[in-house]
Amino acid sequence: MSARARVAVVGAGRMGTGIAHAFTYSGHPVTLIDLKDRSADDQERVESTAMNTIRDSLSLLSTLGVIEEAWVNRIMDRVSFFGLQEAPTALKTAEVVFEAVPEVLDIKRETYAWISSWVRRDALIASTTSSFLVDELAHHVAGPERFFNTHWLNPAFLIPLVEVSPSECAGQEQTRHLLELLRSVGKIPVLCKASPGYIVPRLQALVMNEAARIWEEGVATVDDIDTASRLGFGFRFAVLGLLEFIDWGGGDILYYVSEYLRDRLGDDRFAPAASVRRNMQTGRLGMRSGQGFYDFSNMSTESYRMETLRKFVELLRHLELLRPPVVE
Ligand SMILES: NC(=O)c1ccc[n+]([C@@H]2O[C@H](COP(=O)([O-])OP(=O)(O)OC[C@H]3O[C@@H](n4cnc5c(N)ncnc54)[C@H](O)[C@@H]3O)[C@@H](O)[C@H]2O)c1
Ligand SMILES: O=C(O)[C@@H](O)[C@@H](O)[C@H](O)[C@@H](O)CO
Repeated sequence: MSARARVAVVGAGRMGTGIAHAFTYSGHPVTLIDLKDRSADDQERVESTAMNTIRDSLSLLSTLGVIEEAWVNRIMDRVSFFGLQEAPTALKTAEVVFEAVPEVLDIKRETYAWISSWVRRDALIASTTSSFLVDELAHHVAGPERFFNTHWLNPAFLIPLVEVSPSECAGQEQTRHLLELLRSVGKIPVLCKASPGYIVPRLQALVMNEAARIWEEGVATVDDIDTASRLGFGFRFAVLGLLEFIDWGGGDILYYVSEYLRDRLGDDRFAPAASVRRNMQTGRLGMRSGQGFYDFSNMSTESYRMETLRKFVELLRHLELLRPPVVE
């Protein structure tokens, strides 16, 4: 794969334009492909909407002082748009293809058949599906050893995380290339087995539905639930991972709260996870006991604690929520 691999993105909607933005921003030539059979007018409309979306997000970065205004055109110059008729020529030179068509199995299937018939034999192919399992889709791709799911988060040009699920037959070399490519454009890939909801959508589905239930039960208003999500929940999880947070606060607390909630709310969805229960039984309670999901035995927990608090303070400063003390 060349240093600035030629990237094709099939599907020019929300995710497709975001992925195209991420690659052109980092110097890659990008071909944005719309495979829908359209009238010339409709094609023109789709092209102009997609290109304007990328331009607008670049302009926003310029307005915010992240890039110079003069760079917007230079970055845009690396993106070309192709409709169904010209798409085969455009796809033939691609070294990596991201599929970002609607979450409809038949459309995905047709798209892979089309991609497979035009793309280079050694090009990497990645879906962006939010729900289908990579191994179910791999059957529809010629050369499944180069097939992956890359679950980008919305907006794809800004959110650093990409959850990468290699298909069962994905090659090690291909996996390494894909991870390197994502890192080279500033993304932070995590590997994840083909499992429903991967990591983020699975966590989000639980938390978002729970927020909706809290509202349905009249426990709090929409505004208050969202203030709590932003400033109590999300705030700390921008600094600490979820498992890290269990160790930080103490696995015993989570265990007791989970048991209480399960009994009082009468629902097993609150029951402690088997590993949380096991950690409780074996005294692996996290930072205080030296072991939990993490091993704290060979580190200075005091420095770790101070570093975490420093990040909280920085975040509060950024949110303009840091207050001076009363000294008089
Ligand atoms: N929107 C999100 O928040 C999000 C987040 C992560 C992953 N995803 C996944 O990304 C993929 C794309 O989602 P999106 O939100 O960008 O969708 P979208 O509807 O914004 O874009 C889909 C694109 O495919 C085109 N298209 C429509 N019908 C087609 C057809 N029959 N054949 C070929 N192209 C067709 C559309 O014109 C559009 O350009 C989905 O698999 C989705 O699950 C979405
Ligand atoms: O966070 C995202 O952008 C994605 O995970 C999406 O696929 C989506 O928000 C789902 O989590 C919705 O449940």
